[in-house]
Parts: sequence; C-alpha cells; structure tokens
Amino acid sequence: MARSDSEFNPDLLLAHKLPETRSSYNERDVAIYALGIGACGQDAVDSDELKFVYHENGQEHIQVLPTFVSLFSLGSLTDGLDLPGFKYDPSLLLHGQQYIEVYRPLPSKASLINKVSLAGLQDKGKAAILEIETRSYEQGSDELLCMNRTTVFLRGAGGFSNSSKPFSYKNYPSNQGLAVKIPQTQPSSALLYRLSGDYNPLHSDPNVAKLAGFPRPILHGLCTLGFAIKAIIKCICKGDPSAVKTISGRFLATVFPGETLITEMWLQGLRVIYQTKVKERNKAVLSGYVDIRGLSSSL
Ligand SMILES: CCCCCCCCCCCCC/C=C/C(=O)SCCNC(=O)CCNC(=O)[C@H](O)C(C)(C)COP(=O)(O)OP(=O)(O)OC[C@H]1O[C@@H](n2cnc3c(N)ncnc32)[C@H](O)[C@@H]1OP(=O)(O)O
Repeated sequence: MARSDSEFNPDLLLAHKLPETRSSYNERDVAIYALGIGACGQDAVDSDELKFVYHENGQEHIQVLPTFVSLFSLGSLTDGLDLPGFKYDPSLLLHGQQYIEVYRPLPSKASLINKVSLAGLQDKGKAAILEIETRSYEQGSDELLCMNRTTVFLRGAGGFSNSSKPFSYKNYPSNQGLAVKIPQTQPSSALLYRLSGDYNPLHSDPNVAKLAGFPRPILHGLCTLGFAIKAIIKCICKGDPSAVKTISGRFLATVFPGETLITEMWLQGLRVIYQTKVKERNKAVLSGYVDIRGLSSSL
C-alpha cells in the first residue's frame, strides 16, 4: 500500500462550513439502486422484492428501500477532498461506517436540499477518522426527510495530534435466533452498483485497486449494507421498507464482488442486531443494528 502524504489541521478543518448541495432522483434511480443490491437477483418475480423495481400489481409508485437514502451523502463534498487544513491521498480512503435515520415515508421521486457538516474527527494513530453528516429535506419543505452520518477511515493519516492525548471530536452523543442466507453478490455487482452514483475507481479499476493495496476491485460498503438491510426487511419487517427507522453499520473487512453474504440477525425488542459474513472466507465484514417502528401482530 502506498504511504499517505497527508496533512491535517483539525482547527481549520472543523471551522470550515460546507455548502448545501441539491440533488434529485426518480423511480428509475430507485429501481437501478435496488437491482444493484441484488433485488430480484435470484428470482425475477420474487414476490417480496418486485415492488422495489417494478409497479407490481399496478401499484402507483415503486417502493423505496431505506438504504437508498445513503446515496444522498455521496455528493456531500462538492469540491471532493479540497478542504482547508486537509491534504490526503483519496486512493487510501475506506468507508468505515454508515448511520442512517429515516423520519418520513420515502417518496419514489424527489428534489432534495442536503445540509452537510463535519460531525467528527479522530486521530487513531495509524489512521484518521472523519465523519460527515448530511441532513436531507425535500425542496420546499422544512421537515427533515432523513439523515446520514458517513464515517471515512483515512489510512495512514493519523498521528496529527499529541499521541498522549489523541485528538477526538464528535458533535453528537455516543450511543436470537434468526439467520438468513442472502443471495450471493455477482462478479459484476460493483459495476452495476456504481451506476447508482459512486464512481470511485476502487470498485471497478484493477490498477487503482492494486495501488490501494487490494488484489482486485472491492465492493462498495454501501452495497454490502444494502444487501444486509434488504434481508432484514424481508425476514423481520415482512417486506415493509417503511418499518425501518434507523440503520447503523460498521464495515469490518472488505468484500469482493461475487462473494456470498450471509446475514445473521437477532431481535431485541424493536432493535435488530445483525452481522454479515462472507461465506467463502467465514469472515465478518459488516455489523450493526436496525431500529424498527414496530412489528405486525402476525409475526
Ligand atoms: C474528507 C474525505 C471525505 C470524503 C467523503 C465523501 C462523502 C461520502 C462518501 C463515502 C464513501 C467513501 C468511498 C467508499 C469506499 C468504500 O466503499 S470502501 C469499501 C467498504 N469499506 C471497507 O471495505 C472497509 C472494511 N474495513 C476494513 O478494512 C478495516 O476495518 C479497517 C477500516 C481498515 C480498519 O481496520 P484496522 O486498521 O485493523 O483497524 P483496527 O486496528 O481494528 O482499529 C483501529 C481504530 O479504528 C477504529 N475502527 C476500526 N474499524 C473501523 C471502521 N470500520 N469504522 C470506524 N472506526 C473503525 C477502531 O475502533 C480503533 O479505534 P480505537 O478502538 O479507538 O483504537
């Protein structure tokens, strides 16, 4: 892996105000996203999943999976990594965690205003951790639709503060039985998923992947998250995507397109604890929790 030639000035970085961004999506975007996380991947008429890609039974709108909102954080940094007090090699960046809150039913098309802020910065010695919060509103509405907190793990960028008291900032408070096999990812999964808007060549270009220290392109973290949460919606929420209130996930290890993902889940009250493993390597790659609004009485 190449050494990072990074420079951090936490005071400058945290004082920087990030601009609002605008974005929009339509039903085609919603369907392409669902296909990218494997909806109907094993069965084109899957009765639990057709509604995410097609107007099943004449339904008026395609239903939106809650992890779709993770795409709203992709354009958070309009100037890429060009931030004051921050110099970093983007090829060494890995997605560390994703936290999502969905406040209202998701429309199948919308124009959005995204308010972006830096929510955290930590010096972990060998790495720096940066957290970016994106609060999304429908244009013309004062009501918050959803919130994403994206944690990026910046390899080689730690050690910018006093090692006896490493820099740590966060602007928010810190907070059995069911197992399901998720259909395996496809060798082309990252190539399809990138069409939802994350064109980082780490996921498609073998040379870029090698420079970043991987034998071949790796799967987008948010694609793995989408697979896992879709399984929870199927198994626990009886197929109802609007039952999901909050999603939290930490990416523990890389996934290669084509590997089989198995998600185990445990229901504790209205919280689902989950862990996703790559079957071929018996390796945990993602863990976290999902808070749900309620369970239907027939469960
Ligand atoms: C300014 C730049 C921002 C740009 C942002 C743009 C907007 C948003 C876009 C976001 C998308 C970014 C691009 C997407 C890329 C991807 O999708 S990459 C694929 C998905 N991610 C992965 O595959 C990563 C898988 N995980 C790993 O490989 C490893 O877990 C790791 C991240 C390399 C860390 O492992 P390791 O170095 O062994 O760490 P540890 O020694 O275990 O721990 C050190 C400390 O770091 C904390 N930590 C560990 N893992 C994470 C994590 N995933 N997230 C957050 N924090 C982590 C850990 O707790 C340790 O801390 P302390 O306990 O305090 O010491």
